Amino acid sequence: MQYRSTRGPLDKNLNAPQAIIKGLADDGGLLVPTKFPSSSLPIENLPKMTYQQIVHLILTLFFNDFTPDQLQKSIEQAYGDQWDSQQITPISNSHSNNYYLELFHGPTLAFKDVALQILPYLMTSAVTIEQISNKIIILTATSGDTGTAAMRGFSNQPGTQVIVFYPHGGVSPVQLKQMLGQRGNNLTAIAIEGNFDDAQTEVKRIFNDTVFNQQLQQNGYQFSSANSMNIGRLIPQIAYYFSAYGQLVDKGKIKVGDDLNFAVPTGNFGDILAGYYAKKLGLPINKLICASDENNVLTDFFKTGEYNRQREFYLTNSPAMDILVSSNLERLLFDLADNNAELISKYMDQLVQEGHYQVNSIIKDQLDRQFAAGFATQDQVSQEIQRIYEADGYLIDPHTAVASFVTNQYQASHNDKTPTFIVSTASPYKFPETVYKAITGKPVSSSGLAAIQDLQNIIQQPFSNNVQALFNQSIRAEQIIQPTKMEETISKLLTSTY
Ligand SMILES: N[C@@H](CCOP(=O)(O)O)C(=O)O
Repeated sequence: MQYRSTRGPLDKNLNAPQAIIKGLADDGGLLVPTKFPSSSLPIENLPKMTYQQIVHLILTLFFNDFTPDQLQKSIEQAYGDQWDSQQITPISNSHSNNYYLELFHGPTLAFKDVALQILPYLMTSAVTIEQISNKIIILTATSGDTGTAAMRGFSNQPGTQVIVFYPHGGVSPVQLKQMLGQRGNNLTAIAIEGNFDDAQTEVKRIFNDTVFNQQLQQNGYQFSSANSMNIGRLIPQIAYYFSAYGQLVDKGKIKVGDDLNFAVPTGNFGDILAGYYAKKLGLPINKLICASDENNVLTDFFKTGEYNRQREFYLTNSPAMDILVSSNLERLLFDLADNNAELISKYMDQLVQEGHYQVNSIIKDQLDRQFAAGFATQDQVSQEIQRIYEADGYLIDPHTAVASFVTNQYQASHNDKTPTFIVSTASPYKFPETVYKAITGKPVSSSGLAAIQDLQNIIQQPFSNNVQALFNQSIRAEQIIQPTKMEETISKLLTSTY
């Protein structure tokens, strides 16, 4: 399988290992398959398949430059007993015609683990295949979840070093504790005085700073990414859409071939794009419902076809979704524009120069057919957590609540009776302050671990192993810098390890 940039010519193709190591194309575009696999996956077999078998099928389609043995070993190491559920991404019981796809049973309690438990193994194999002797610097921007999951996945992984930038004051106390508490001799997390977009924009700029990259090369380093801009992050996420479908057939709730909707809490657009790729591989999906918080740039985009980032940035109770520049939308538009890199390049230039772009009517028609979109305010998020807890005794986190709220709104206004999965992207224990207040009506007097304990006292359910493990971490001091100092800080960090 060959990969190309969403913004550049076809003659600069990379194979899968090269694409995974590279992370971001030289022209600033995202790497995508030159030709999307034409084969559909055998959905009738899904109910009998393990999660590991489903991932294997998908990786074999997209990453066929790896040996079957390399893929198999990566899968075995990534999806083992570090998960709190043998099914890896189990589904919850029926809530009316809606189901919850629980993606938070991995070591850092968010959906990012699904890909970031396997990416380090794929990266190591890629480095072997490409005979690279440089140390790989995993440069990562995070609004809370990716950073922790990247640090956990790459912890002590030979030949790699992880540097994470997160917004100071823009992540939850538990997310912060997780980042500052990850153990490993190759991990650094640094706060910036800015928001996630500032961190991601600067990371992308540093990626393509030719002079800086040459200096790094001379000293035996090169960059890669753990964000969803890396195709190695995105492809493994396709698996849980297929797994969810198989589990629902297995429970007798749908028949093979029936349509499903998936409602996805969306920030950087990687998760929902994996759903779109699953649909392209033959999974019967009716609508992908793009759910946003008060940073509702995507809701407006799906309504009008204009992407306009010129708006206020809000820090909300769903911090991982506090994003105004959704990187992976570029991959969707590239696909809907029939791989027209020139057009995508024009849109992305307009976004940088003018702060907005308007897609053409062909793209807009396809968006209307395949997607729905909506957003929830912070108050609506709290009400939704309370509503679900009271109705079903089921605890959801604020990001999942965004998707749950938007799903109800969509179903009421469109009379769509298609069974729907609400994609549950994080454990409620990552956001105990918000969840406690939502279900009790009172603010919790504690924060972080103490708030987790207070929440458990209310719901009286035992902690899973991965939640329990949070109590065993000691944390490092927080380091805070200006976004303009990111490159210099990387340089200093690496110089100290030359
Ligand atoms: N929601 C993310 C932001 C980065 O998104 P990614 O999917 O590109 O890694 C986070 O929690 O860090």
